[in-house]
Amino acid sequence: MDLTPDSDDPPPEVTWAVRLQASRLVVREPNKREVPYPLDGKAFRLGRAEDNRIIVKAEFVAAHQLRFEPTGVGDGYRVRDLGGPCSLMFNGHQVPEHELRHGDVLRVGDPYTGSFVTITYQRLARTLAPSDDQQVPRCRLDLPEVTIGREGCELTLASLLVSRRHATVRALPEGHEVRDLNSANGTFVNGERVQQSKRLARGDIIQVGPFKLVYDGRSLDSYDHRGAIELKARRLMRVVGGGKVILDRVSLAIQPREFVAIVGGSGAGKSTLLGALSGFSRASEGDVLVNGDDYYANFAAYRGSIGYVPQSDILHQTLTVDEALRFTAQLRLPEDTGDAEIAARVERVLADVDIEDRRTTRISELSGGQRKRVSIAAELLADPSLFFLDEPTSGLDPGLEKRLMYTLRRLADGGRTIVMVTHATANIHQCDHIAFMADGRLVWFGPPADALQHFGVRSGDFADIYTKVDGDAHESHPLVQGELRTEYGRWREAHERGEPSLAELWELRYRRSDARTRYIVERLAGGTRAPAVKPSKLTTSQQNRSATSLTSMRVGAVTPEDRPEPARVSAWQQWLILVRRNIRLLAVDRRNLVTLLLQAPIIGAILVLVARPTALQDLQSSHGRLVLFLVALVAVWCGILCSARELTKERAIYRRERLANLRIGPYLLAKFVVLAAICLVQSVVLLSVLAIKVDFSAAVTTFTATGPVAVVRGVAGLGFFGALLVTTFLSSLSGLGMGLLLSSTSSTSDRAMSVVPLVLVPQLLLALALVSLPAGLAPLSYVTSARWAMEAFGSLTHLQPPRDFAACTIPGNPLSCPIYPTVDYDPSTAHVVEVWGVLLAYTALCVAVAAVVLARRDRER
Ligand SMILES: Nc1ncnc2c1ncn2[C@@H]1O[C@H](COP(=O)(O)OP(=O)(O)OP(=O)(O)O)[C@@H](O)[C@H]1O
Repeated sequence: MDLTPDSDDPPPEVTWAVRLQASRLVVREPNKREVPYPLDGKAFRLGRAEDNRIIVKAEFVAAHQLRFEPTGVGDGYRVRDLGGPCSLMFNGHQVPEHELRHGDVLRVGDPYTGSFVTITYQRLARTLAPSDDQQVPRCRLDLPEVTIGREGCELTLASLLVSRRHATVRALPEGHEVRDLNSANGTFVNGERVQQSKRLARGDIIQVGPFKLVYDGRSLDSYDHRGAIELKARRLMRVVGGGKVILDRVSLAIQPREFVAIVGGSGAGKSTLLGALSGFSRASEGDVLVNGDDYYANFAAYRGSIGYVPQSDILHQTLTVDEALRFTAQLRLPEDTGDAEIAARVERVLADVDIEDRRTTRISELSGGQRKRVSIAAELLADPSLFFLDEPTSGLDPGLEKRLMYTLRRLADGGRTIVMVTHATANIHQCDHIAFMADGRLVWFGPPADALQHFGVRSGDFADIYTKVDGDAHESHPLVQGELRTEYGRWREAHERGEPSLAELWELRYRRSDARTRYIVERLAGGTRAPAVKPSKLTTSQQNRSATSLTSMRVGAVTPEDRPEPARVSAWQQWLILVRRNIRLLAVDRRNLVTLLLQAPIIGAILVLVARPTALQDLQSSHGRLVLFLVALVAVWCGILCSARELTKERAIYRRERLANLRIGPYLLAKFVVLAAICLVQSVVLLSVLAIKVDFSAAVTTFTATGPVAVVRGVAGLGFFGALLVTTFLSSLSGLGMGLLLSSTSSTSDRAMSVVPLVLVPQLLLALALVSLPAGLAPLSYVTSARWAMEAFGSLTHLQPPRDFAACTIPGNPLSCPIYPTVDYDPSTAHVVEVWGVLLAYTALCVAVAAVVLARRDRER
């Protein structure tokens, strides 16, 4: 029998404990519990001095910090900042005064120390009917066709995520259909992406960026969920290999603008819970609802609204802050965003994370905390409503940690729902709630200060909770003798054998607590005002217009920071941006570039030492074949070596960008093109160095059965040297393809490099240039690109094909020795071009397989 109450439904006795007063302020000081103050319609002050109505002890607050005054309209209030070392903050911004609305959260804090007092205004009479005074904008579908888009459309949705012309709704003889206009972020109907068009049924929900448009047969009601993302999780489970449960029926509910920390010991399941909530590593059972929608099923529709900062850095270390953010902005913002707009957006996010002064610093030269803030800034470029962070404070000193927590608090206040995993609990009071995990179980979800009380920790030190939830319980355990006695007794009644873990008992205790009822059960049971939380606003003229027939309508206020949109750029544009970024990365990583560029001259110089001047003139000897085979090998090696680490070294960046709609094709091709340019330079240098000693003359005398014949070698239009260069370059490209494939399959750069010899040695031994193979095994040579390179070289140069002198039928007669099986040095141009085609196909196949491997890796998450 399982003792755990399974249902998250509210118990029947739960009621709303409100309506005692018309309105109140709830004040929370650092490390203290919330204190409610009823409001009576009179003016009063808040500050440190004894003559304030609300006295706060925090020393950074001025003696008289805030004045609250009735507005004279109903029971409304206004707050004014009276000045002092700290200022009044609302929505993450400093304000001199503010008219209060239900749910407003004000902070008085010190940005430098990251400490603040939180004041929440609650107009209790309104809590049961929060949307009464909010009008949902309605767009009547009277026109034959209503275009939806960001600018100049009949229905204008002012958002970062909406394309200029995003979709149309067309009238049909009966009903309507919605058609996607090749929008950057897609149009979704009931969570499914509209491929071309889709006929609408009453009640269908069209999702365009952060807007939901509810179709009722004649009109569209528009809801905007920016700044109002509510996240609910019901009974999330994650079971891994061997049936191990690493996430055990976790339910929780996070409201808009809340800042929630997932804490717990190492291996407690924090990252697993974050993965399940963010959808990047999904739960095996249970639901996640975002604003009432099944999040997993609608992941594509919400993807653009999510920010995700993983543990590893997600920007290239060799770029400056400004460069890295600009490239990220170009990738995530739409194609038509101008340079000035991008610069303004970068400026804004740098200000948001308070790091403007490091704009021109290389990321590798920043401190850990600054790097984290730049990663956060990169995510803010797309203005996410839902923000997930995995240990953003790890490795930071206490001061930086505090400031980063303050930054996140401000960002949440500014209209984001933030969930983060952290080990750092010193500043945990800046969060609205903590989700305490132990052994894959949720042992607490609620305000941090209440957690201390729940776990009976009087020291005020969160670390004491960690020790209390860790380990196994048994009858003589002090906790079982004390505060967990009841839970242990219940567990014993239900289980005949074994002992529970302490986490299991704490979970039982939490499940019986008022906190769970208040912060999970009631919240989960409270319906989301479907289909979205916050109806968007219309100006009066627009409301008038929308009330009659629609000619044009605008939803959502356009602010300067709204203008750029984190939309998916086209594949072509993405490729161009990535090419530019790769070039920049190469250019700034001088040491790597010099190493790459020196490879060819150094190896060429060594080849010069061993090559004879007549190597390519004496067609009967094997020396020419050896020299050309070495050139082919070196070309393939250079290709592999310059690309084998390319994908692994930026795996974390790739993963993050992939989640934000990076396409695999442009990504791989951008790598390919830039590295191909390096290969071309290497090929030219290699042959040029060789040409210092080796005679590359096209004219040569060859001996046939009828006697000596003078021939001019080469391919029309390219000549002899040009054709040799093409062969060298194509050989190098085949190595580049192999390197990318290798890199795509390896998880780390070291692993990729350790596999390189396994690829190179077969090139040496199986290419049918130095040693023969039995006829049955000869087809093995087809998988080595060096074989095809050698075949092209041999054909171009009119070389004698290699013979197996150990198998001659007439001893001493070389012509009686068999040519290596399958080798064909047919000197015709057609044959040479055919072999070049094979080399190109070889390269294309490697890149295509690399793309498939990357796509499969996506599914591993
Ligand atoms: N794919 C998996 N297969 C098997 N076990 C896994 C898998 N992923 C996680 N685990 C295990 O699940 C447990 C929880 O892992 P998780 O990464 O969520 O812990 P965490 O609380 O984030 O730990 P830390 O603070 O050390 O990062 C760990 O014991 C981990 O070894």
